[in-house]
Amino acid sequence: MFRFVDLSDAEVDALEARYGPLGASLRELVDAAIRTNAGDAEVRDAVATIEALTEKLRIDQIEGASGVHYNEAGRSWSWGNAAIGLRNAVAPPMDVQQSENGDTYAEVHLGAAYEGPPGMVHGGVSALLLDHLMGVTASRMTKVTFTGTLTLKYRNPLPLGRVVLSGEVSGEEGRKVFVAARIEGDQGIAVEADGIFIVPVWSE
Ligand SMILES: CCCCCCCCCC(=O)SCCNC(=O)CCNC(=O)[C@H](O)C(C)(C)COP(=O)(O)OP(=O)(O)OC[C@H]1O[C@@H](n2cnc3c(N)ncnc32)[C@H](O)[C@@H]1OP(=O)(O)O
Repeated sequence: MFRFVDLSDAEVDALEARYGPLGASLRELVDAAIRTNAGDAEVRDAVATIEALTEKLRIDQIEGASGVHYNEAGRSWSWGNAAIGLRNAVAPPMDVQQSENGDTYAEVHLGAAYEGPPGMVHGGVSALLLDHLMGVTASRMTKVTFTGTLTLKYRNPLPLGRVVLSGEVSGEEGRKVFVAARIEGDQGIAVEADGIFIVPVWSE
């Protein structure tokens, strides 16, 4: 499930430089599609153009999903990931920072594509981003952890726009890692999360 790839960091950088702008353009396209008031002819023309582009990208495709890769230097990348995937237009993408003590932090701009209640972030999107950040927190990027239980308290609506996530390990017990996290917007904490992450037996 985690695939070793014989690529240097410089080669991975080059691939990111190739495909990163594609993901960024697609995010712009998603936003434009949601917010456009263009008329019949323009939209028909846009659909034809997008279909032509899709065909162009289908020329050479991998089997199945993108997967999680790592190289000899210990760098790991998952370009299709729903929360952080550089090449995935569905992902904001979130960039999780980890401090030396293992605490995590991310700042994300959530636009029209992440709406649930009017003008507010969809609760499932908050859950997605928290789950990922908490998974990174639990793993400390040194071990494999899976979400076992995620408990969310939606305390306040979260307006679309800039949001901040933070998390830390709150305890460990055998193969269980407990993580606390939260997501806040300009009006303070919107969602609080507690998670139990499990180190699978096969990874020990
Ligand atoms: C490095 C890159 C970092 C990337 C971060 C990515 C973040 C993304 C996070 C995800 O989305 S992960 C995907 C969603 N989660 C899953 O798909 C997990 C599916 N479930 C499983 O694979 C297994 O059920 C699991 C690995 C979680 C546990 O299976 P085990 O067979 O290892 O558990 P086992 O029954 O041996 O129990 C071990 C301990 O964990 C406890 N446990 C097991 N399942 C639990 C659960 N679901 N919730 C809470 N605790 C749980 C269990 O009670 C026990 O506690 P004790 O040691 O105290 O007895």
